[in-house]
Amino acid sequence: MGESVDIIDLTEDSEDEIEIIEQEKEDDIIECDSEDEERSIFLNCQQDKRMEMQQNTKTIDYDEWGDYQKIYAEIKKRIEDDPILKQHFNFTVLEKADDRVCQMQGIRLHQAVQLFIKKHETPDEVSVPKDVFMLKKAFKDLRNRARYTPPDRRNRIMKNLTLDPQNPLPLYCDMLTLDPKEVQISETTIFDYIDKNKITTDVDIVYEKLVKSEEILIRCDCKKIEGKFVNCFDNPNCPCFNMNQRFQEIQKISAYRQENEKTQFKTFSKILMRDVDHYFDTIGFCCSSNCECEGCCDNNVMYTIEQKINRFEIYRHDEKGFCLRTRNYIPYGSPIFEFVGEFVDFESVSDRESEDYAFCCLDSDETVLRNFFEKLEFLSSKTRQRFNKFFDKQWFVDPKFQGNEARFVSHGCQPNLGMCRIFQGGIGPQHLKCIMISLEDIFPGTQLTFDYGENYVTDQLKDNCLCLTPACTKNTFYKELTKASFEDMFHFFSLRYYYLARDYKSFVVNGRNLKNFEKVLSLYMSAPDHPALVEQRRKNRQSTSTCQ
Ligand SMILES: C[S@@+](CC[C@H](N)C(=O)[O-])C[C@H]1O[C@@H](n2cnc3c(N)ncnc32)[C@H](O)[C@@H]1O
Repeated sequence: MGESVDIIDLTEDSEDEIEIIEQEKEDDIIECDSEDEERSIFLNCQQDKRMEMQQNTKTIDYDEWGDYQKIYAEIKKRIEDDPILKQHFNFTVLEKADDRVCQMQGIRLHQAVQLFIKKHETPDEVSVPKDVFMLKKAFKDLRNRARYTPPDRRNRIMKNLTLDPQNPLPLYCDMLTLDPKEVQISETTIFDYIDKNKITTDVDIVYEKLVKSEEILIRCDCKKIEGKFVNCFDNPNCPCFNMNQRFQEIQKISAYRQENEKTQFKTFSKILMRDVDHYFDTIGFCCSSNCECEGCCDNNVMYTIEQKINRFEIYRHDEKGFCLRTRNYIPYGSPIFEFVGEFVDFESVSDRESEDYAFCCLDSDETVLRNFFEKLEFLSSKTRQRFNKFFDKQWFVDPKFQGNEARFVSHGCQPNLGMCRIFQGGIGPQHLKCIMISLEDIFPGTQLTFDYGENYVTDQLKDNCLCLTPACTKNTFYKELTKASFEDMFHFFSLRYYYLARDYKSFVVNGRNLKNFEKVLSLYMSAPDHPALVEQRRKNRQSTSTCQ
């Protein structure tokens, strides 16, 4: 029914639009020469950038642990110097992992393992639940892989790719050679750093009209008080908060989580993704610099991203190409960065061959969101109709040529990052932000990974995934893991947290002597005394005695 209304309702204005598109197509043909010219200018610029990067490449002495401590101190100071962050932002490591996070990762791993079993073995062969100690070897190996430890001498291609001293982003190559002249500057590293999506309005006429419409702007007039946080969240008079609430209504309830709570988007509150398949209905709305509160309020989930609290590094050490790792501790549920690029349609993605980089931010079969816009009573019928047409296409954020650090996040079968969508300042395409959230506590040195999608490993990576995460079938211990029960998986993640948190506290926060680091690691391994394990042992003893 919705579709037939769409066809009948084609207004005069839409016909004008079609005419303009036809005219533009003709213009395109005439302007072919200038396009060639543009392309050649672009290629020359790329070449210049590559030369500049090559010339800037230096071999430097590198002190990983010293760097951690320096960065930790800098971030701590930044938080203490900012009255808002100081009051509201919690940077401390928890004594114990949050059970919900371990459960969620346990579910992920268990699902992946079940999939593996389905593909490769008969259930009878693998259904025996085994004690978590069975996994000790696997655990030790996986844990040591969690953090990348670079060599003492590294080739640094760029000291700061962003050119913004508030947001330093170095680029290293730790492959084979230590001769800076021989470092390969791959094409993929030559891009323009931008920290907001680039909106090119001549892509599509409906989209252009939406972008320029005043009806789609949303801002609040909640008054700002210097040095204080404005309470927009839970304020029924704040239009931004109201919009945030409306988006929450379209979230599905998790099939796995008992609490059944929805994901809330409140500044400094943890963003808890509900289950594995959450991307399409986890959308929020937040205040912006255009509001009277200037976005300095508790309804701005972008706040920590805007404050650029976290530090990252781009590095290369294997065939995956360049990857991204965090230089500081990131608590679970934190908004980390926006996935930034050019906002384009599917045709542009295939024209530019950006399939490996572009992320679909609005899908053409998103009925939930389409219906949501259809019901927005403050929009005129023409604007609603435009939204409807806009949703006929698939839209992407393409960071291949212009983007930020998020373009270096690799695929992970057991990712530590998730993605959700936020509208800020309005509900138009230019207001849409794809933000990446930490799915677990991430310790310094850890590579950041995101699940690229169901068929990515088989179709694009041709089963050659190099993520090394627990749920990856390429993992040597994957088969071993198939013998574990869900409880084991859960304990596996709480134990992993326990060790990583202890290392972090000892060596980064307290700055202890690092020479004996490996020794200490093996000591921890041989003396597991985590409460989860004690509990597991107790249960095992109990079940054995009940059987007798
Ligand atoms: C979005 S890019 C990531 C950045 C890229 N590594 C670079 O150097 O620009 C995606 C590409 O990275 C590589 N990649 C990402 N994750 C991978 C994985 N788990 N295993 C193997 N290759 C991976 C693949 O070549 C993929 O096409």
